[in-house]
Amino acid sequence: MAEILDGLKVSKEIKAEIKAEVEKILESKRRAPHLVAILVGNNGASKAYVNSKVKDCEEVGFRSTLLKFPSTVSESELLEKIDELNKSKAVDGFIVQLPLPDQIDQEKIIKAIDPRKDVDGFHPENFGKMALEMDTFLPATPFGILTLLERYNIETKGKDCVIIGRSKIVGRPMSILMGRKDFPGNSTVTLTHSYTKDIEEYTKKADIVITALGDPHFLKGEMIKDGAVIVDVGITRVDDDSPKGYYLAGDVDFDSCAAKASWITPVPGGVGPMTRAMLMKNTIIAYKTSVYND
Ligand SMILES: Nc1nc(=O)c2c([nH]1)NC[C@@H]1CN(c3ccc(C(=O)N[C@@H](CCC(=O)O)C(=O)O)cc3)C=[N+]21
Repeated sequence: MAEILDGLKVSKEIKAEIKAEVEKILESKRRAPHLVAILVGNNGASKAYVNSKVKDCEEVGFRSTLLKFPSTVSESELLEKIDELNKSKAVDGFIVQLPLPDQIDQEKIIKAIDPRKDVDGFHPENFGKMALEMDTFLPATPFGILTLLERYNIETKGKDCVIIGRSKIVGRPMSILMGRKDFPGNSTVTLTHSYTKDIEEYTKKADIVITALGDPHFLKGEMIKDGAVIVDVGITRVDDDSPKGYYLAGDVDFDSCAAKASWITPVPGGVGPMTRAMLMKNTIIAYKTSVYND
């Protein structure tokens, strides 16, 4: 029976550490770190995530600003706002919540963000630095997974790690980070995706499986080996008869996988809260490295 990689618990520890740092900053009469979030449109999940980021900021003592735009906003309007945030001495970091509506070129928006304020770590310059093992902002979800593995002292060196899903914000960066020459890393990484002939052939042999495909209960116990470490990034709203009208489903079939795994993350309470904590971490890093806060 697997032990739980408790992301909620570790995220609270990390937020408490950040809060203590903020208190020291304030004692020395400096301003608090400031995170800005841009939300475009009315997507329910996006709104919920952005609101939780604002709440996290309050919790750790950051200043936060939520900027809302209608789904009809033009690309140039967004670019103008980004330019303003790039220049603002009062803003340490900002994020543009994804996905964006179709009329907006996501790549263009991400490239417009000053890499020094790119606390999501999505800018190509930061992605490149990540791949080159240089100091930079790591994307929050992969950073959260690494931190969770680190805090539970999960050995990754020399392990076979299989990642399912090659998204730009999770699977692809995760595949790079797990193969880097630092801890947690040094794994032998296989990045599987929709064109992989037989995913099970890989997952069955893997010491570590990281699922990030968004397909509820995809990974079944019979697809993993005894003692594997299972990290579930998937989080899909599935309609049901509960008062909320939905429940949150991971990519992992929890019960059958937990019966065989050594460690497993739950959904909710696993990778999600870690993602949020690492955004706070990146924001305080942005604050500390900002040329305006010496
Ligand atoms: N620019 C940008 N940056 C992001 O980091 C980003 C994004 N866009 N777009 C969407 C994804 C998704 N994402 C999550 C964050 C927190 C939870 C989270 O806290 N989940 C809770 C449950 C939350 C709930 O109850 O709905 C949990 O797993 O326990 C999940 C998913 C960040 N993303």
